[in-house]
Amino acid sequence: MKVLANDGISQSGIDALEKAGYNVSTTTVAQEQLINYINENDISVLLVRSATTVRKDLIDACPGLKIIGRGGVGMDNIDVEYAREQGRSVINTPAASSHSVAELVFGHLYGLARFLHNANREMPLEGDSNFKGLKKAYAKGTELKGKTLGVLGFGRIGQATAKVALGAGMKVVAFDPFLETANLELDFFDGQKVSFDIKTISKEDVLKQADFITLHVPAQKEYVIDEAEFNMMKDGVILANAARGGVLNEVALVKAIESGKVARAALDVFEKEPKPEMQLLMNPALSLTPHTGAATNEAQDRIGTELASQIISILG
Ligand SMILES: O=C(O)[C@H](O)COP(=O)(O)O
Repeated sequence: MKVLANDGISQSGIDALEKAGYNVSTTTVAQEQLINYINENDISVLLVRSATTVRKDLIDACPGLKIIGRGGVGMDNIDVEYAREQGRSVINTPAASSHSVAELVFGHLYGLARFLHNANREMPLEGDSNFKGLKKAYAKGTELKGKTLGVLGFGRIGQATAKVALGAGMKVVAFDPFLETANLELDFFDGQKVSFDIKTISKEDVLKQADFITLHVPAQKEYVIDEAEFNMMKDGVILANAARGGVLNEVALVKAIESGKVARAALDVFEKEPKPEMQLLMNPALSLTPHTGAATNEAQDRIGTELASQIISILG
């Protein structure tokens, strides 16, 4: 049986599938040529990440497609319900990348707290005077230890991020409309475990209490953070969005930065991907990454092998 991993798959995933007798192609087929390619090459399994979309037209036009697999968490690029109604299996890997996303968020937060995103690229091209100027300009960093992290969306990734925060000595407050309490177990290198119970609170309280805010909610119709939510935040808050572009109003974010409400922010996802708005790209208060939350070797290995084992258990 043939598998097309249109947005790529780890070597470990390919090895597991080939061992079970599957033929795996990692050719990237352009979206508009995908239907023809799938039909002409007898593809039974289509694997995607977030770049390729799998909508009703493709599902209808490719009756031989048995499995649609999302290597990752968010399935907003797939018409999941429709595909299932048509008898296709739709799978994803919800737990594989949580820790990688959490670490990226913390990379951004630590960087923003100490202006690393700007200091790196401004180091003294113009000699000593620039060095001294930068030292002064970036003298007012902040520590994360002892501060409060607000987590909006307390599923797997929100909880993984909270665990990193607890390990860093932060207080965690969280909001999730579907969860009242969560037990977080921190694993230490020597095998010790420490567990924390966190009761979720209202979104408003999270926004009011947090010094740092991170978003871990799925794609949805309405903004989760818009002007009203920015107004509730502490002055000088630092914010990160590694969830989905459309959950945060980018125009309202730029305004909140200009007013001083938001000191600095990190964006890994954008309302317009893969071409974010120029006013974001040029903004010195923003630390930016190109949707790389899950882009670690470890997460990609877990994603590949989890997809392979699900495919093998469905199709044999
Ligand atoms: O939903 C996800 O898993 C993340 O947004 C990662 O997206 P990617 O697979 O395109 O890296």
